[in-house]
Amino acid sequence: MAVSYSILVVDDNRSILTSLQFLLGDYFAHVLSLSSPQGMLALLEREEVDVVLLDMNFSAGINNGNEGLFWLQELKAHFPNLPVVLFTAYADIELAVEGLKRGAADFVVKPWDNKKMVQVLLAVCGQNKKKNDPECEVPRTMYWGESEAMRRLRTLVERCSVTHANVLITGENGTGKEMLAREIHTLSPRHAAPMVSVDMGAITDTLFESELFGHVKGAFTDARQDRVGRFEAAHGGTLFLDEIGNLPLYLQAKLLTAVQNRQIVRVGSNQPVGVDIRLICATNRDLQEMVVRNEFREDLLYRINTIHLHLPPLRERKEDILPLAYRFLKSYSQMYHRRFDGFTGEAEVRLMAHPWYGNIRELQHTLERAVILCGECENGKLPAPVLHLADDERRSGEAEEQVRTLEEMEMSAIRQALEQCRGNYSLAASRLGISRQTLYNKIKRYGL
Ligand SMILES: Nc1ncnc2c1ncn2[C@@H]1O[C@H](COP(=O)(O)OP(=O)(O)OP(=O)(O)O)[C@@H](O)[C@H]1O
Repeated sequence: MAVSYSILVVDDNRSILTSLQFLLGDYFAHVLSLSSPQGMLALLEREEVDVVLLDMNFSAGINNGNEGLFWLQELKAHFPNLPVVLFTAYADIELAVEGLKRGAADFVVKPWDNKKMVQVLLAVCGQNKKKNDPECEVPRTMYWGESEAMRRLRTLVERCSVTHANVLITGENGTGKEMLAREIHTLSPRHAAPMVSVDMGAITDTLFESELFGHVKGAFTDARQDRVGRFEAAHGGTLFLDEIGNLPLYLQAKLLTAVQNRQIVRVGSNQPVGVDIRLICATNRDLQEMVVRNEFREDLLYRINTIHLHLPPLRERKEDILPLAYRFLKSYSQMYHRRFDGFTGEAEVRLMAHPWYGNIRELQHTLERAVILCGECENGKLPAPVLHLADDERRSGEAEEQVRTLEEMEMSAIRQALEQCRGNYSLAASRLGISRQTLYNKIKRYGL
């Protein structure tokens, strides 16, 4: 099924142009091609094009990519909003980085993988459209769903949002903890002030105090001027501390003092500053169990969990899978100019049967990938095979013995471990031979 995007391919190899005409014709409404960049600017003045796939080498014998960089610069000077994907046979990371620095949207290396190339080109078009058209976004509004657990949660949220009580949100990765925190902030009397988010798992121990409490000029070598910390930045609004369970024990004491006294002291100063914040914390870990193991301070836990909200995993609210899948299908179809209005019966069955250990995030990524990669389909219904659920990948990997990239193998190993350990991160990490934090970072990076 072709989308309504247009692409211009510029490459001096005519057989490459011919094969790309065939391949891209299934995905783009118009595929224009040029065997030399000379006429490129004039053609772009005449034709509406959404992305250019630009070879890096044109003159026979010269293959240092300089011509590609020259033409990239020309394109950016004349059409600054037109995304350019570089196409090179010389897999040179330095050249790729140089091209990206000069404004290329992405890079495809020859010999190319058909699926990956299509994915890159359509994603670049979609992102560009999103950037230039604020209406075109995956909805950021929370879908509450029909399950009993979510109904109860909603009632609790409506009651506690209007207060200033501290809230602790628990739930597996990808269940929507950050989205729920934003919902609470929006419903609260503080909604006109900012909600400031801090990923406690990503803050280094040395930067903890300066990030959270700020610093004054000269407090340490790099402190060239006064800097406001996240507590002060959230004054009047909400401070959202994500991954609170990852905060080392010795820093928990500093956080507790600030939360208890509702005041902070900037690094290098001795002047306390009062802060008016509503605190929302989130974690996928069992803090009560961490208290028992002396890994989390009990007094801090009781400070932050005045109200405790738990988001159930998607596999425990199966009635929400299809409505969520339809929402994502609709928004990604709009974003990538596809005409899907539903799923085939088999696809629905597969969506319902999958365990979704990566929860709503996994569902969302699965549908984005499927919408991008699906070619022809019956009556606008997305078919089951393009869903690429974890078990399919393993089966097709075994059957076809394809060569895969290290990243793909890593992703598939992580999925497999999570499946076998039924979503237990600690167990999966120990089976994979990596720390829980490393596993967590990889899950986030790959959107699993
Ligand atoms: N109820 C929902 N309705 C619609 N989209 C949702 C919902 N919950 C989550 N999402 C989407 O799923 C993705 C993951 O959500 P979010 O980042 O809030 O999860 P999380 O639990 O905070 O994840 P993590 O533990 O990995 O930080 C986001 O893209 C979000 O927009």
